[in-house]
Amino acid sequence: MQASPSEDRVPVTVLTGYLGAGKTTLLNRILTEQHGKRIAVIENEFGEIGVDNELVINSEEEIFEMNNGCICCTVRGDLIRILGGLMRCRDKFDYILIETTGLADPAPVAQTFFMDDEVQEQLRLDGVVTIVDAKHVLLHFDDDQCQEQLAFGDVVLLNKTDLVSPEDLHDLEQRIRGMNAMAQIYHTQHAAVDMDKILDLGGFNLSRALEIDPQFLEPEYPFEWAGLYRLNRGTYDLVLQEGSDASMDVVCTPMQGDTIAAIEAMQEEMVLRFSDDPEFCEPGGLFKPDAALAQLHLDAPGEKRFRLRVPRQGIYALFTQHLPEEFDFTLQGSQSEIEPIASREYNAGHEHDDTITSVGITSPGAVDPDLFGDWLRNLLIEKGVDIFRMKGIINLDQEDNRYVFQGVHMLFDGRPDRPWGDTERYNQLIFIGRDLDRAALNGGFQSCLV
Ligand SMILES: Nc1nc2c(ncn2[C@@H]2O[C@H](COP(=O)(O)OP(=O)(O)OP(=O)(O)O)[C@@H](O)[C@H]2O)c(=O)[nH]1
Repeated sequence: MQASPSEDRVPVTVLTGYLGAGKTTLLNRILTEQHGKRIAVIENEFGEIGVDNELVINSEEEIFEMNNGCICCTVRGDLIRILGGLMRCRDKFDYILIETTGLADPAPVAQTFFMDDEVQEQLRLDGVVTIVDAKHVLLHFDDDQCQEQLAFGDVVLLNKTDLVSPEDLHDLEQRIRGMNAMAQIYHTQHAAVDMDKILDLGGFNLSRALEIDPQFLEPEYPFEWAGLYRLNRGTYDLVLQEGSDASMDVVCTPMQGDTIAAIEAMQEEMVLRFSDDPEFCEPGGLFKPDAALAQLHLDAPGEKRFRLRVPRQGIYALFTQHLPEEFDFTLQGSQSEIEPIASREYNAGHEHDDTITSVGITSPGAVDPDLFGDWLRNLLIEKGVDIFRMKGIINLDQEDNRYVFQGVHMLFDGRPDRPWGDTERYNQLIFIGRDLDRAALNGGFQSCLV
């Protein structure tokens, strides 16, 4: 009997949950359990430096990091690229696990498995597992990301049950049931759960996803507008007024057709381009219609002009991160303004909470344990409400082993980790929270060095 294509496809589990809920703890469990699967892991971190990779136990599995900012915006381009690379060595694994950042909305990750034809042919979304910090979840319950994470879970793990009373746990479970009646809910401590409850579930529930979000199959794009222009050989000016952002990503590319259908035929390719590293372009600078990502810098006051040099007559498309009206932007030829011959807008996606940021510190030197302890204690007393998450690897003075610490709001946990051995010693810390003071955190840490 011939296997159907669906049986051939590699299953993928998406692991989601708010900052500090226990995703890495669960991941470490999955990687050490004897389940007979070879698992490739894709990790996305919110923050400037990747600490998670260091906190995942040494394992045979391959870990791919996506450190490219917020998973929800760049995810599809980045994820498609990483999945494509993985599928070229698919004999090395038989399961894929994607750990999202604690601040990610899992919908765009899940969408990837329904939007991209190549991905869909080779991979199938087995399920979304949402892990919940039973002690702290109510602090973030109204955040969009937290709600989406709970609503999209095929399985919800109510973790950290040791930190809450049975009554509170019961109430929490009722609230989550109200948001997601279909999910399997399990209570866990340190994410201890049987693997068959979270892996190989047999399929992500697409119809439920469409109930939660009727636009589930209309993905967000990293650009909000695309316009087609008929241009002669020559140089044009893209003119922008002051607007809402200090920069704007754009791609200008030659096109085959002059209709909206031609734009739409190009849009998935553009999702990939928008996840490339951009070329920076200052006002007065030149950007080319070569289908590469350019980042126009807009922080100077007043009107800004960028030069577009067109090598030959033809139809060109401009894909822009923001809508033209946000910057009153126009394309100007030597004589007059050029109107687009066709254009369309894209789903603007979600709003970011810009007050939530991360501060990463990487530093050489040995740390005095007493000074470090006092500093962290005071920091948590003063700023614990705003520091959602901190974690790090510390080189304690006179110690042979790495010291690893973790904090979720006021709760703190630190312990010796594996020996440094011959490896170079360093300190790496990451703080994620609201209105963080980078200089104060940096200065505070430096004062702990011996
Ligand atoms: N008391 C208690 N602590 C737990 C439990 N599960 C995890 N933790 C601790 O909670 C902290 C955060 O756990 P992680 O697994 O790193 O959480 P995460 O979701 O990966 O965190 P981010 O990657 O920052 O979003 C660590 O200090 C864990 O040891 C639990 O059931 N009970």
